Amino acid sequence: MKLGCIADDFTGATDLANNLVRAGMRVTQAIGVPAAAAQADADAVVVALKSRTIAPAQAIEQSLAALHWLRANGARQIYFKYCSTFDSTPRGNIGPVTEALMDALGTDFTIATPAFPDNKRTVFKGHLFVGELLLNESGMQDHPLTPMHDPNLVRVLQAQCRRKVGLIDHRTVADSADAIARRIAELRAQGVGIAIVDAVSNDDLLRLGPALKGMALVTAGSGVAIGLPANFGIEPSSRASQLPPPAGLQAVVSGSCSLATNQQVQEFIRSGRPALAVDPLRIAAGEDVAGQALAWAAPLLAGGPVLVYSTAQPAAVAAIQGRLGTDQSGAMVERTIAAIAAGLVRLGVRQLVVAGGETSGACVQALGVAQLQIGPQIDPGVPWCHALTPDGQGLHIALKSGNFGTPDFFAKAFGMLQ
Ligand SMILES: Nc1ncnc2c1ncn2[C@@H]1O[C@H](COP(=O)(O)OP(=O)(O)OP(=O)(O)O)[C@@H](O)[C@H]1O
Ligand SMILES: O=C(O)[C@@H](O)C(=O)CO
Repeated sequence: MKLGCIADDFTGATDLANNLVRAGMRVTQAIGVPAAAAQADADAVVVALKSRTIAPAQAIEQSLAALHWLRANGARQIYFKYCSTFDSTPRGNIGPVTEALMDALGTDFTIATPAFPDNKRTVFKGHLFVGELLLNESGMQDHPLTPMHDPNLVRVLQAQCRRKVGLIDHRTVADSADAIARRIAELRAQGVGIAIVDAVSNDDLLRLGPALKGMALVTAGSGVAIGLPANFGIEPSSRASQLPPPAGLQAVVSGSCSLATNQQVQEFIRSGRPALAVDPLRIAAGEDVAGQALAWAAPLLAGGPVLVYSTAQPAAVAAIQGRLGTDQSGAMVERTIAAIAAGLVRLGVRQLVVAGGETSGACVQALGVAQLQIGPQIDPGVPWCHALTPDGQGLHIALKSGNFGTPDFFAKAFGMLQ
C-alpha cells in the first residue's frame, strides 16, 4: 500500500477513493478499521469512519486506530479526508484529529484544504467558496450539525488547534510546485504547524501534488487526491477502475433530503419509473413500512429500476422533526431505508444506488458489507463500487453524497453499467 487514507464519513470516503482511482490508483474502501490485512494489489486503502460529528475524543481514538492499521499495512503517506465544505464545530473534529495524527506520526507540518474545483469548492486567500458564494452564505450556515458561520479557514482551523495555522496563498500556488515547497519551508521555519492552501482549479491542485511528496500527513477534501498518485509513479489508467461485470436487478434507495437529491428524485418520477415514498409517521405508528415497500417492489423489479425514498422538502422534514425529534426521526428513517435496501438485495437487486451520507452508512452496515472496490465515476465525487455481501454474492453499489450529482443521476448511473 502506498497511500493510507482516513475519511470522516462513508460517502466522503468513496469521493476520495474516486479521485485516486481516476488518477490511476487501485483503491479499496474499508468500512471501519478492518480486522484482516490489506489486499496485496491495492495502491491505496481508504478507511471509512463516521467520525465527523462525534465527540472529539472518540474521533481521535477511531482515527488513531485507523492510522495504526494503515501503517501496519505499509502505508507510506497518510491522507485525512474531511468534507469539501469543511464541516466541523468549534470543538472539531478537523483540528483535533489532524493534531492527533501529527503527534502520532511525529511530524511538525501538514497542509489543510477542502478545495474540490470539480464540485465548485474553491479556496482563495484562505476563504472557502461554494460555487459563487462564501461558505457562510452557501446554506452551510444552516447545517443542523455543523453550521459554518465563518468562511475564513485559517480562523476556523486555528480555533480548533493548538498549533499555529498559516496560509499558502494563491499567488504561490499559481506559480509552481517549487514555489509551494519554498513557502512550506518558510512557514515551517516560522513555527507554523498547519497551512491552509488556496486552490481554485485542478491545475492548482496538480501543482500542489509534487510539493506534498514525502509529507507524512496530508489533510484535505478529496480534491488534493488528483495530484498525489503521480508522486508514486502512477499514471491514469482505465485498469484502475475495472469492476466485475454487472448482474441482477436495479434499485435506488434515498434518505437524503438535500436539494440535489430532491431534484434527482423528482426527475426519476418524471421519467415514469416506479417510485414509492416512505412516510416517517407510518414508521412511527408501528406499521411494517419496510415490508410494504418490498411487497410493492417485488413485482416491479423485473421491469427496470425502482426507487424507494423518504426524501422530502425542508419544510416537510422540519415538520417531522418537530413531531418526532431530529435524532429519533433520522435514526428511525435510516433503519427503515436500510432494511429496505437489505430486502431489495434479497429480492435479487445487484445494482443499488444509495443517496445520503448517513443513509449510506446505515445501508452498508445492514448489508454486512466490509469492503468496497472502487470503479468508474458516475458524476464528480460518486463512483460505482463493487462489494461482496456476506452470502458471497457480488453487489454493485453507488453511495451518493446528498449534494452531489446531476438531476438525471439515477438513470445515468444504471446507464453506465449497461
Ligand atoms: N422525510 C424525512 N423526515 C425526517 N427525516 C428524514 C426524512 N428523510 C430522511 N430523513 C433523515 O435525514 C437524514 C439525511 O441525512 P443523509 O446524510 O442520509 O443525507 P444528506 O445529508 O443529504 O447527505 P450527505 O451527508 O451526504 O450530505 C437521515 O438521518 C435520514 O434518516
Ligand atoms: O467532500 C465532500 O463534499 C463529500 O465527500 C463529503 O464528505 C460529503 O459528506
